[in-house]
Amino acid sequence: MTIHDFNRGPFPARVRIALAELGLQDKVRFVEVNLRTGAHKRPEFLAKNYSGTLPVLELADGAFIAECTAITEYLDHLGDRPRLTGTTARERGVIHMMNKRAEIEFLDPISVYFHHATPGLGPDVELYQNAEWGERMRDKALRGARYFDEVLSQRPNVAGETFSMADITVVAAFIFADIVKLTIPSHLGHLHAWHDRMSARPSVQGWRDMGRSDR
Ligand SMILES: N[C@@H](CCC(=O)N[C@@H](CS(=O)(=O)O)C(=O)NCC(=O)O)C(=O)O
Repeated sequence: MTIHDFNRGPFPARVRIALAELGLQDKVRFVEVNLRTGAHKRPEFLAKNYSGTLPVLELADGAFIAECTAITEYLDHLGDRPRLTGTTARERGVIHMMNKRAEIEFLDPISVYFHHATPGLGPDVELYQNAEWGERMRDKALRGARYFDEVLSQRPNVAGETFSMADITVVAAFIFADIVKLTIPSHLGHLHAWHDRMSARPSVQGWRDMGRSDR
């Protein structure tokens, strides 16, 4: 399998962390796509992913799977038993809901803030920006952080008792928050305690070095 990605990106981090959690990191090779030159918006890349985003998983038969959630679902079902997306109908439903909520309420708003209220990927890529909209999304992300702090005051992981794809998505929100220097308020103690636990996982510690030949 080939993964077209950007080795510092928060969304690629979601798939890299999933690969490590599933022990699949040696089954893939990475192809770096330089977002800062706009390579992901050119026809040859759009043919891989209409949405022009990373990561994209390329299968041996030439098929392309984009969208981090879809890629994680695919990877999680390569083994004998899913470990990140749930095994029972109830687990799968709750994990899907909390993963989507992590995108809608936390990770995606930070991404919009990055693209609209900061220089983002630079003028060659950010062809339209609306700083007010970006700031509103920043505020939405901070509301999302408060929500997940409340969730994590009631249970050890984002979607319940065990680690799942939904935890990885909230970890990616922290990665993006760090990139844009968005401070997650220190009084959100349950969220920060959870993040400290996540940060101790080898998959979270090692995602940046995955696929590097010099390591
Ligand atoms: N919904 C997509 C979003 C992916 C996404 O936004 N990826 C970023 C990569 S990174 O910023 O996380 O490195 C991207 O392609 N951004 C390029 C752009 O938005 O122009 C997913 O879940 O895969």
